[in-house]
Amino acid sequence: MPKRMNLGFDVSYIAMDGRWRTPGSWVGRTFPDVEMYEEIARIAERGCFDLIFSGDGTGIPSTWEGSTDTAVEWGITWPRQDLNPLMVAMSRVTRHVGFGITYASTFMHPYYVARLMNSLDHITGGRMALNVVTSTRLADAANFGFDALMEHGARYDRMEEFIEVCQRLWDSVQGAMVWDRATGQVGDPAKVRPIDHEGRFFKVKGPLNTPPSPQGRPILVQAGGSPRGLKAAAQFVDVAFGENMSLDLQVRQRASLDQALLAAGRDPAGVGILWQKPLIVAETGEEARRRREALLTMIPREGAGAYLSHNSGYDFARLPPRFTLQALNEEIAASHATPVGIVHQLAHRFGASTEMTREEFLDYGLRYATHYETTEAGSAKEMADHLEEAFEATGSRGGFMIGHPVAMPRDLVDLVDFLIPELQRRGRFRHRYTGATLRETLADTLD
Ligand SMILES: Cc1cc2nc3c(=O)[nH]c(=O)nc-3n(C[C@H](O)[C@H](O)[C@H](O)COP(=O)(O)O)c2cc1C
Repeated sequence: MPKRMNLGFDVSYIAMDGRWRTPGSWVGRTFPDVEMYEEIARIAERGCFDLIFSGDGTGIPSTWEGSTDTAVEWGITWPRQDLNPLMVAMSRVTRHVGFGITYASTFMHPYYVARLMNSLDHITGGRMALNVVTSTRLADAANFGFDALMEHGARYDRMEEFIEVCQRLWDSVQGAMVWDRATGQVGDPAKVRPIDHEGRFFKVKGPLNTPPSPQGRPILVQAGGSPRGLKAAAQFVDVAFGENMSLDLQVRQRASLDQALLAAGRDPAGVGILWQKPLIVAETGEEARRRREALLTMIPREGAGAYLSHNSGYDFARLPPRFTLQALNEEIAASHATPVGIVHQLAHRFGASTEMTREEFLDYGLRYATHYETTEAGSAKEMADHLEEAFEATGSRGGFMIGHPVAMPRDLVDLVDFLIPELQRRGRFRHRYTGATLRETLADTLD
């Protein structure tokens, strides 16, 4: 019997980077109309998706030319808002699909996030996941009192401490509730204990002042893919979020995570990766590939520059006329920013010593920022073949976070109408939900 995949649907970019007006998108409704999200939730649940997921960022991209103007003019990674109220709204019109929300441990306080996740887990009946990110975005950092990005290693030190505090807070109230009407006893004092945490970044007394939530702890997700990022992930993730990259790199990443898990004393068999997967499916392969072309017309080139600069913390408007990818990587790293996928991908494709012009880089940048280059498009059969190959090559654990659609709700409807039935026919995806919580849904991968 083949192993089944987990599938998430990533709503991070549905209203941004030009997608909001592409044919197939809502007309007369704009972000953040709550009814759009309710419709998404109903469609995703009809397709038995494991979860609806959103990344997040808390600043308007301002790294490109040191200004927010380009981002505001073209809607580059803007506007956004905290997705947690929208996840509550989506949970009220569904019963099974889970929800993944993103907070940056670099900026947030663990007591607040632990308490919020507990509340969300209650409201959704145990359907929450927390995606914890370090963030590479100067615009976000600037809103939380930082003049520069915290050094890469320190961001992960803070993340590990942040999650340790959250876990201890969630555990600080396990089994606490009594609710005995006859005696009036509400809680068991022996089960509610301070955590007395004093670390490098946080000092938290605890305990949490909430009842324990249905899942006890939310599902924990982490996306950073550097060796330091994987080391942090290996400490705590239930499922990793993998960057979309070529299959050989994914296989390498899977092996690196397995090694990190073993070093942390954990069994790699129990930890899946959900690979970020921009994917368009339509009734025919030709139709899907035709729709993919729309990606190239969504934003102008400077919009792509704003997108890339924001995500790396490096101003690509300052690129010299000619440079090697290796030198660019070094310069980005020297400024405490993070080499984004595009630089890795170009180095992998052309070789790190390859020389490029600024114009060549930005041309490629448009294809990268719009996800044109990495979006798979095809018939249900072609896309199911593609997913099965990647799933098996990376150890048949986890699955995919399908996202970056061209237009919503059209792309999600097509996934549910064409791709999901094909995966179900192959025994690769569930026909119905069996579990109550997200943890149970994610574990439902065998017949
Ligand atoms: C698939 C993926 C998704 C990410 N999503 C977010 C996000 O939603 N918000 C954010 O601030 N950072 C996000 N990040 C950035 C990571 O948290 C991290 O800062 C970045 O990958 C650099 O760390 P690394 O060098 O370990 O990869 C994401 C990264 C990856 C690979």
